[in-house]
Amino acid sequence: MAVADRRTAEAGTSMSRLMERAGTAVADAVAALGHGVSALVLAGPGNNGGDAFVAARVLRQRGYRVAVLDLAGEGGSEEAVTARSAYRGPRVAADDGAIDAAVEAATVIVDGLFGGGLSRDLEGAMAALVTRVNRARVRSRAAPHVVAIDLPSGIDGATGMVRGVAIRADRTVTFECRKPGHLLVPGRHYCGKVTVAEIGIAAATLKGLAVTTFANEPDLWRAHRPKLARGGHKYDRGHAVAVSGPMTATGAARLAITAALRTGAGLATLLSPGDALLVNAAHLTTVMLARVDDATGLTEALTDRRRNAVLLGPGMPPDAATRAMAEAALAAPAAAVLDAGAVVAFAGDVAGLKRAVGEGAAVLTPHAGEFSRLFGGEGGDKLARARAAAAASGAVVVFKGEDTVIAAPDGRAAINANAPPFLATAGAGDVLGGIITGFLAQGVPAFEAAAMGVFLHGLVATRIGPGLIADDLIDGLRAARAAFDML
Ligand SMILES: NC(=O)C1=CN([C@@H]2O[C@H](COP(=O)(O)OP(=O)(O)OC[C@H]3O[C@@H](n4cnc5c(N)ncnc54)[C@H](O)[C@@H]3O)[C@@H](O)[C@H]2O)[C@@H](O)CC1
Ligand SMILES: Nc1ncnc2c1ncn2[C@@H]1O[C@H](COP(=O)(O)OP(=O)(O)O)[C@@H](O)[C@H]1O
Ligand SMILES: [K+]
Repeated sequence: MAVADRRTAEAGTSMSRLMERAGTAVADAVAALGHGVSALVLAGPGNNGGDAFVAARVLRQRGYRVAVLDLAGEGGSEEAVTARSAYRGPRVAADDGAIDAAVEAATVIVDGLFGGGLSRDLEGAMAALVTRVNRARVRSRAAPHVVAIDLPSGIDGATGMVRGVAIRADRTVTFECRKPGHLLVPGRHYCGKVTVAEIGIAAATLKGLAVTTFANEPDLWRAHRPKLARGGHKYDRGHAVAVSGPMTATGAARLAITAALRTGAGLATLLSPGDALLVNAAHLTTVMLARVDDATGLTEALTDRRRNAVLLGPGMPPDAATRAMAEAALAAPAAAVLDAGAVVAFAGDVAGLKRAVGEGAAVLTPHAGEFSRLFGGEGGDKLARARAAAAASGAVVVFKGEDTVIAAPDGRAAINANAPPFLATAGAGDVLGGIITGFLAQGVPAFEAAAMGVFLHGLVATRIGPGLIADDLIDGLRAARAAFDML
């Protein structure tokens, strides 16, 4: 954003004008709330504090009773200093008693302590203030509404992580576009409702920035959605295959392959080990069945070039035989999706996985546990971890969870935010693997197939509602797929 600001300034819109618009947008948002007229504005040392002073001035002009707690200290940018001196209303003394009284009296608290410039953990008086505001927000009677400027103070805009302690906002007003910290958890949970205000940074300026981080929304992949040609043949829509687990673990791959078919693949085949053929046969109707027992069998099955997308891992043990089959899938011309056991089978050997992926289209779909087992590490910056994993493996990595990150080896990454909490249910991940395989079968490139698959998965779940089980996702896909085509 700093680069965008600079380019905008070079193009004639000054930083002070951007600050004026940003602060006014915050005042507009506060006024639209109708949550009383007594505002306590917290102003920090940087431009976030500058925005806060503009908001304070504008709110006062609009008849609000405003008090500013000025924690700017010495210094700050020229624009922030100007905004500060243009505000001539009441200030709150920076002592505990005065702050408590001001928090008590406020119907709205505007948080302009820190935004995109947060560079270390909140400590001391600053951390104590944040804790005070958070406590006031949950008091039962006349709790103030908290509006954060750009980001709730204490949330790291690049990672969504809490730096020590962070403001819990009811609403966050950010500028031009959402940042990763609005989408990644826990940051997302601290923002409340996020609104994006345009403050005059031209779209052309933003476009010229070679942005590589995106919200996972239709704009990112709309143009890649499969289109049905009139008079088309089922083979035009691809032939998805999935590999079944052994006799006692067949359900996962059946869920997945059925999801691939519902996602629009023209044909679907389940490749099953001999011991599980009967149990699979008893459950399948539209999906075809063929016997494959090992890597050699899979290589042979994938010599049929019409089988253009293959999923393996659900229900499979993370052992050497699974790894050999995964290598066979990656070596074949088909696009490959590795999930569950097929991901973990490469634990400790990411370099070997990268060699196996080569130049092929491959997608890995680990949840946090599988991710750690393959790539190492635990917790921390999810976006950076997913990006590093994609670069290290040469595959598109779908790092699952509430804030699934889809990362490509070329550096692009998308953060998904439409998955409801009740999607965390047994088999949901298998269905996701199948959906992505279905899009790959229809010729969608790997990154877009993964991103649109994750979005469709969240969309289906949201439409079904609480109580869903993975089987419902399969049924729900039919109607949701139609809605997805209209996005
Ligand atoms: N295009 C945009 O997005 C625009 C952004 N503006 C505002 O500018 C903000 C970014 O401004 P800045 O870069 O000045 O950054 P901030 O205002 O977020 O804060 C930076 C200042 O805080 C200090 N600081 C950082 N972490 C600290 C900590 N833990 N404890 C104590 N001090 C700490 C830094 O040393 C620096 O002085 C945005 O969040 C937004 O509110 C607007 O003014 C205009 C346009
Ligand atoms: N808290 C959550 N909110 C929303 N979606 C979630 C949450 N936790 C997990 N998910 C999603 O649910 C699915 C679970 O997949 P996975 O962990 O592989 O389970 P399984 O192996 O049982 O299918 C993934 O798509 C994941 O992104
Ligand atoms: K803030």
